[in-house]
Amino acid sequence: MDSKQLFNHISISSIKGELPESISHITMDSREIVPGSLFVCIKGYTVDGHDFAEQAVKQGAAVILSEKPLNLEGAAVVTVPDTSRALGILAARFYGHPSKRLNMIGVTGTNGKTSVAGMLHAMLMELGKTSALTGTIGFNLNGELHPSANTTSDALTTQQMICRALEAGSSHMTMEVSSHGLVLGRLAGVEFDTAIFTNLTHDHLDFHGTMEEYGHAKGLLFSQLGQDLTQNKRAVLNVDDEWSEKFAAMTPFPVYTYGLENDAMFRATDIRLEAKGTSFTLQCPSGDFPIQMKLLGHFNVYNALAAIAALVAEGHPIERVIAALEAISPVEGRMQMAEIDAPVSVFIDYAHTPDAIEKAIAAVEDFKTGRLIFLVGTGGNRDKTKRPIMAEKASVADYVVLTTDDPRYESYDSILTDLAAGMQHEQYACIGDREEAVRHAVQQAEAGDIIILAGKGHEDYQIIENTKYPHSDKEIAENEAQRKFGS
Ligand SMILES: CC(=O)N[C@H]1[C@@H](OP(=O)(O)OP(=O)(O)OC[C@H]2O[C@@H](n3ccc(=O)[nH]c3=O)[C@H](O)[C@@H]2O)O[C@H](CO)[C@@H](O)[C@@H]1O[C@H](C)C(=O)N[C@@H](C)C(=O)N[C@H](CCC(=O)O)C(=O)O
Ligand SMILES: Nc1ncnc2c1ncn2[C@@H]1O[C@H](COP(=O)(O)OP(=O)(O)OP(=O)(O)O)[C@@H](O)[C@H]1O
Ligand SMILES: N[C@H](CCC[C@H](N)C(=O)O)C(=O)O
Ligand SMILES: [Mg+2]
Repeated sequence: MDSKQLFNHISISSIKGELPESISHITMDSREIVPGSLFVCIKGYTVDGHDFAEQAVKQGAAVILSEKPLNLEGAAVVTVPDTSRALGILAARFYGHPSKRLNMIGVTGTNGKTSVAGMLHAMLMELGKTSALTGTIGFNLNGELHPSANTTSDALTTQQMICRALEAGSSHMTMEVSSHGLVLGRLAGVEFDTAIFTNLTHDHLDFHGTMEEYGHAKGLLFSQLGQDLTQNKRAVLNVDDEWSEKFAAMTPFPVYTYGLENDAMFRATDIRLEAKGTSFTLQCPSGDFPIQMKLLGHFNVYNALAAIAALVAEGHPIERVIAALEAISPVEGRMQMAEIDAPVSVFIDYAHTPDAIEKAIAAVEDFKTGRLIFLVGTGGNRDKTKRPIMAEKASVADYVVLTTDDPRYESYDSILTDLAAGMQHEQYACIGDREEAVRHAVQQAEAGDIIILAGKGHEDYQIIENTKYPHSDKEIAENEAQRKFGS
């Protein structure tokens, strides 16, 4: 691409050296340089990309994008205040602004992003659309899943994924938008048509510091809708969460509200929670509609309302949207009943925040007849303040197994001590090794009991130090149940 055209849309502090005629490739990784590349230096948490600039030039980089002046021979150095954000804008231009050419839906919030995004993706397919999906589970393009390191990928990968979705003929792309992604500029250059908010509760305070900062980070998605009212965009907000009022004020576009407790455009009443699904009455501007869906739990009623509101707001007929919701299956690893040949019910879930734990436990309360055994852990080297609160919420279960969920470089003891401090009763065990912990949870169960294995969801690994070891809560539970209950 013509390099002058590429650079004339970002705010540049200085240019040292001659810009080449054209740029053949953009990368933020010195190991991926090809001759003619633009190398973007990103100051990371592990290393500083600026330290690889010299090596990048040796490998053929034609331009270096930097946050500080660099003395380099053989390549032009363009200095900008924030390379991560500039990368998003440049990549969007390089790939021809793909997000403007398909229908982009962004979902943010503490809990429910993967669920709402996954539901929307599946519902769009039911509605005859071609949808791509990106988030915690990976990048799903035409049913093929490409793993990703982050819920919201870096700015370059993000633009590349949108471009691939466009080239594959997708009409829609649903994207999970994390607060890290928003703050670190990973979404720069993405033009969203619909921005959805699920909720804001305690998580990630190691990164954001306070709930106030965390909330402001989420708000960036709504301000990112822009101010151009000739465009057809919208926000979808949960009125039962007080942050929605602030987010509504951050955008001039129409706001579609949903919720249970407050006045909302999309409401649910007569909710019945069962082991195999949930029914409720939808009250919305087009009338009242009975709904029977396969997803479990009160929290999924919220997620369903968000998905319905977004699709109706986009112009899909309500009857077809409801039929689509009723047809879809639970999102992988989100309150998903494991098909286990044993007289106990095992649910695989991804709850790893205090609020999600409360909601996951509430999801089974209406059909619980025996005991509830709840297993939960936390990650190492992340928000420690949430640990005792998670255990406090887990205490509602009859028996709790406290364990680890990606301990990284932290000791089992340190994680378990923080968790145990929040327990409200004595019916619990602390077992750092997650495999042993899952086996213990199953051993405790008697016929008729419910077991919720929280935190791993779709994941098939456990991170210890910086290595991912294969791990499947479901497989371990299946084998242990076979040992305990098998004939
Ligand atoms: C703390 C954090 O966000 N880290 C992200 C960051 O890694 P990092 O800062 O360690 O990167 P780095 O290794 O220091 O590299 C810095 C730069 O040097 C470059 N480099 C590096 C080595 C080399 O030889 N040459 C070179 O050019 C790298 O390509 C990079 O551009 O950049 C990586 C690439 O984009 C991310 O994968 C990584 O996310 C890690 C895995 C992570 O765990 N992030 C979490 C905190 C996160 O972002 N979570 C959110 C929310 C999750 C949720 O709630 O669902 C998410 O969106 O995932
Ligand atoms: N709307 C909701 N409100 C509260 N809890 C929810 C909601 N939706 C899902 N949960 C709970 O949170 C867990 C994680 O859900 P999900 O993966 O959809 O959230 P997420 O926002 O994508 O999380 P992450 O930040 O890890 O990507 C679920 O397994 C469930 O226990
Ligand atoms: N997707 C989330 C969940 C990770 C939960 C747990 N495994 C942890 O490490 O804290 C994240 O990246 O923050
Ligand atoms: Mg997610």
